[in-house]
Amino acid sequence: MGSSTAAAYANLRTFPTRLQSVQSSASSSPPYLPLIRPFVSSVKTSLNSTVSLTSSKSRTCYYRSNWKVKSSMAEISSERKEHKKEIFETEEVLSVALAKYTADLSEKFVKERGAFTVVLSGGSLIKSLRKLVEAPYVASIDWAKWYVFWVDERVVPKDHPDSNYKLAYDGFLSKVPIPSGQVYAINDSLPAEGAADDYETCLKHLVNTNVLAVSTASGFPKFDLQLLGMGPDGHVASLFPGHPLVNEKERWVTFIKDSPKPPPERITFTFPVINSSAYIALVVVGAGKSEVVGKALGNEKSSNLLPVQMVSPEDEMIWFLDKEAASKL
Ligand SMILES: O=C1O[C@H](COP(=O)(O)O)[C@@H](O)[C@H](O)[C@H]1O
Repeated sequence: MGSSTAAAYANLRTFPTRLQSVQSSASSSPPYLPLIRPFVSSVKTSLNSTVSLTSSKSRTCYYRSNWKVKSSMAEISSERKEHKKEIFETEEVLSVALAKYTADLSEKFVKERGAFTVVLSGGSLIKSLRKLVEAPYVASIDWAKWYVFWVDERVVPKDHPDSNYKLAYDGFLSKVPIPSGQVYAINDSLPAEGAADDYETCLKHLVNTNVLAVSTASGFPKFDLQLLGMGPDGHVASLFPGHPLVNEKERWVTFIKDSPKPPPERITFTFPVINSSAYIALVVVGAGKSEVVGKALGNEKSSNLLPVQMVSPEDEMIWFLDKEAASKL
C-alpha cells in the first residue's frame, strides 16, 4: 500500500455522536451536523465544476448501550411479489441506468424526508456505480443528505483487500462529498459476534433518532434503497444457499463464521431487514451468473428457494441485468 493510501485509511474510527433527528421535509439547514467535521478537499469534475470530497474517515458503529427500540418479531411475508427486470445490452449501459435510478430515488427521498439512506453490498456492484461519480450526477446529487450502510461486511481491517468498506471507499465514496459522519462502517476491532451486535445497536440508535425509518408492516428498519449484488451461487449479502442464517427472523444484523466464500467471518443484514427496505436494485452482470439468474427468474418451482429468490422489498425491486447475465432467461 502506498503512503498516500495508507494515510487515507489511517484514523478511520470516529466516536459516535448524538445525532439530531432528520427533518421530515427538506429544509434550508442540514438535518444533522456531524460533530466531527469532515476534512474537506476539492476536485475538478468532468463538468469542470469543483466539488468537495470528504476525508476517508467514516463513522464506525461501536455503540454498546441498550437503546430503547421496539424489537419486532413480525413475521415476514413469504409471498413472492412480481419483480421488475431490466436487461441492458452492455454493463456500460446498465451502469448509466443504475446511476439515473439511484439519483432519482435520492431526489425523491431528500424531498420527502430530508435524507436518503442507502445500503451498499460489496463485490462487482461497486464498479457498476461508477457513473454516479461522473457528470451530471456527481454535481446534481445532494450528497450531504446521504447516509451510507453495508448490507454485509467481512470481519477484516478497513484497509484489507477483502473489506467491502475499502472497495466502496476506493471506487465510490472517496469521490463524492458525503459527510464522513454519515458513512457507517463496522467496528473492525471487534470479533464477528461483537461487530454484528454493535452494528445492530447502531441501527437501533439511528431509528431512535429518526435517521432511519421503520417499516410499519414489519417493525424492522426501512432503508430507502439497498443496492445489492448476487454471487454465482445465488447468495445475497452474506446469506448463502442452505445456510441456517437465511431463516433468521428476529436479529437485524447477524454474523457468520463459516462463509463458503472467503473470508469466512462476516456480518450481514438478515432477510427481515433486507425485505423491509423500500427499494432494492439487484445488480447482476456477466455470463458467469446466467445459470443462477435463469434459475432464480425461471418458472421452475422449488421448495428450496435460493437466497436471491427470498429478496422482496416493500415498495419496488428491480433486477438490473446485462445481456450476458440474462442469456439463460
Ligand atoms: O461476498 C460477497 O459477494 C456478493 C456478490 O459479489 P459479486 O462480486 O459476485 O458481485 C456481494 O454482493 C457481497 O456484498 C459480498 O460480501
